[in-house]
Amino acid sequence: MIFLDKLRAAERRNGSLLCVGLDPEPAKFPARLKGDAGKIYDFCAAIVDATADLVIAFKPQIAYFAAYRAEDQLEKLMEHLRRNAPQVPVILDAKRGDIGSTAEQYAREAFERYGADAVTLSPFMGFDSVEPYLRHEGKGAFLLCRTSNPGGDDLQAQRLAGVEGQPFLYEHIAKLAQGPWNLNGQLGLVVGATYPAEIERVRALAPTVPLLIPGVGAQGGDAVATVRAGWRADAPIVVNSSRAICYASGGDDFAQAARDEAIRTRDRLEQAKH
Ligand SMILES: O=c1ccn([C@@H]2O[C@H](COP(=O)(O)O)[C@@H](O)[C@H]2O)c(=O)[nH]1
Repeated sequence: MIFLDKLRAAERRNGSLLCVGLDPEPAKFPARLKGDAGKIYDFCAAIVDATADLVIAFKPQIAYFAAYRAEDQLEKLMEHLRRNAPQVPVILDAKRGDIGSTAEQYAREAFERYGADAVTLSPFMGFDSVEPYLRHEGKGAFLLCRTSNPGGDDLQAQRLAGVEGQPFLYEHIAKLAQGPWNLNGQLGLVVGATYPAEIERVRALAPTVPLLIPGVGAQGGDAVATVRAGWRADAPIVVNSSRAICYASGGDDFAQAARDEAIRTRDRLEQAKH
């Protein structure tokens, strides 16, 4: 099934806009796993099993695997997801961006090695750095647009003097994703929950593309304002929370605590639709 159809089906099936982010840090694991990078797969698989019926998507962040030389555990986790939660799309958060020939290899890494349904990309190097991902049939790509960090302003909130209307850079990216860059209809945008006014603006400029919205939970973004700004019945939003769910408890009950926190977050997001 193509990425957007899988996303819509997961939203309907699980009644959820929540994406659980998988950012494994061995130092934060419960006592019996603590500090052991060999247990990254076990930790993440337990979170997946505890929350798979509550989410629209999962988002493993590749840096947390690569930093611990745990790419083999990420491969195993992706297999686990395909076997145990085949209905839930997986967005590999890799934020890649490079010249076309290198982008082709990054695209193979995301879609062939790991089997992700979608990937996050930096649009900074232009369309030829994005196009190789669009050649992978049915796969999705989310372009960084207005990121959740305060420093996002440094570039994304600069005006483009050479473009008609002198839009902010993030506004220009939103228009490109809605229009000329969206060759396969599977492009989306990353917009931080910490900036609901910008989510609203991006949604106005890109009314039909999916939005991946990190920043609720540990970063303090407002879940209700996020849904009101970005959600439309015909345009999915994927609201990510990583640390607040993965580390809801530092004890042996971490998986149950992750489930409880996921239920609370999912319900807050659902209620905000009405
Ligand atoms: O603008 C962005 C883009 C990506 N992220 C990623 O999302 C999660 C957020 O983790 P929390 O623990 O929920 O804060 C993390 O993997 C980031 O790399 C982002 O935060 N903002």
